[in-house]
Amino acid sequence: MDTPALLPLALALVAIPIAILLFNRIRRGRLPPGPRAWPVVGNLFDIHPVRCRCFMEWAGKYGPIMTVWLGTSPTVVVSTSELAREVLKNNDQQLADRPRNRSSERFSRGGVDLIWADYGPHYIKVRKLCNLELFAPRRMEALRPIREDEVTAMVESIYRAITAPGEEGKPMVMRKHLSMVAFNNITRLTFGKRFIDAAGELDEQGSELKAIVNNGIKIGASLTIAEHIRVLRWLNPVDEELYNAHSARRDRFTRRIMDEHARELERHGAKQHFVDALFTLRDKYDLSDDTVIGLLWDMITAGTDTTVITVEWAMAELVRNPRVQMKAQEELDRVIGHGRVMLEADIPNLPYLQAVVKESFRLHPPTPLMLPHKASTSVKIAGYDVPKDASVVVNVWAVARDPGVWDNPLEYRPERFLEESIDIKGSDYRVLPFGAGRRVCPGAQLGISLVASMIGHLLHQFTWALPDGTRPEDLDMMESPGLVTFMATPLQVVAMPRLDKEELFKRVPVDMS
Ligand code: HEM
Repeated sequence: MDTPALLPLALALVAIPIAILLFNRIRRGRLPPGPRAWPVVGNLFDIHPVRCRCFMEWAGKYGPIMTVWLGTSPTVVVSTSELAREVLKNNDQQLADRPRNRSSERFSRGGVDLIWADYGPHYIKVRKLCNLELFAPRRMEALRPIREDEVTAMVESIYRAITAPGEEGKPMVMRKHLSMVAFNNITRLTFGKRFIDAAGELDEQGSELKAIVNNGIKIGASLTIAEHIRVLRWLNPVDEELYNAHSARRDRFTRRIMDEHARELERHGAKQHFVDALFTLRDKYDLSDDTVIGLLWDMITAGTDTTVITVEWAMAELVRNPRVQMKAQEELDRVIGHGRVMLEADIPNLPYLQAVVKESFRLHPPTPLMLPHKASTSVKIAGYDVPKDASVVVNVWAVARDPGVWDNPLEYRPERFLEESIDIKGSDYRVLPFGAGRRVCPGAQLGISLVASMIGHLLHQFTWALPDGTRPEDLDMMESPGLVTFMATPLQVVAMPRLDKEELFKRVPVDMS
């Protein structure tokens, strides 16, 4: 080919990408400001792994609404209560879709569950099912004995650990005891089964469940940078076989449990567990098998770590702040005494404990950036354009530490919730651990009850202290990276029994399966 013939081709090669760039820029409108983005990778390599902290720092530089480029896709991050209201109330419906990566797309079978569903007729249907049926107050009350059983089992396992020969006065790792409550509670609520026996051993089905959860985490974590850069995806196809095998294994496990329940149901009628509820309601709500399985697994995913994380952070604050610990214990002693253990029915009579719970959720929301939302259409927020398909994130961690709306925000002071009545379930935009609006966490009340019961039992039955030689300021209060933020260093504490009678440290089992 001669040079004049090549010229139009060369011009086209330069002009087309420029035209696409210009077209995209015009289509996106006036985006919020943000850190300078590199071509293709955007800000991916500038983001500190603990994103809530990084985004709060950037908000100080670029403002309370900013654009962060995760590869080639814009994410709009808001960091004040005023803007949280704009996102979760004033523009709620337009910003209620979910961005799905290739992994969540496959795990949720294109969003036919609840967590990953876009806002639309399917979402409205399953959300109604959750609000009116699964999380209805009467069902939550009927399942209360399970929660109380598991919290007493936690107390027993701690008591055993700290009174074992040679263990008195030694530090113990808090998380494993908390994880056991959360795991047993959620599997009994969801699948109607306790997979761990009294000695703490997992049965065969329980081991399979854990293996499926861990495999899901492993597959999810194996995604590469290509997830964020559209043009790279075809170079880096997902391993469909891996996903198919995982889904088939998950389906097999769930179907087996559903079959067991179906047989029991014929003999004894439906129980309160979600698996029975979904079985009974599937025709009324026209639910596919994929949706039933997706919903059951959504509960396992969303309802386990969130509780563990909150209680671990709360206990860290309580050992750092002995004044608060003692004040909560005085209240527990006054209301309950030393002759019995706490019950959920005591919670309304324990305002300081409730304030401790709220203050812990404020400073340490376990999902500090909530779950990401996605714009189904372009909207304007604070004069900026949020383009269709952009991800939208509320940094609820930063909102709850904003000195503009909180006095001494970094101080752990539950009294602030007694001085003013402040809701934490989504109606007060200063503290949003469960989100707000259409997509607010449907398990919020359940989560609060379980967390309050766990912290209440821990404080009523034990005194907590830092290991000898550890000063409050030595405690590592950094979050681990990820969608949910565990303490980066698992909390180690020393526990001493407070009640005299040994039988008060025994599990009170309830057979509800
Ligand atoms: C203890 C603490 C918990 C916290 C802090 C928490 C927090 C959250 C947050 C921030 C969201 C996202 C809201 C949004 O996208 O705007 C969410 C969603 C969700 N949570 Fe929770 N959660 C907790 C416990 C639970 C429990 C115990 C369950 C179930 C058993 C549960 C089930 C769900 C589900 C299914 C969704 C998805 C809702 C949707 O997309 O419409 N959560 N949660």
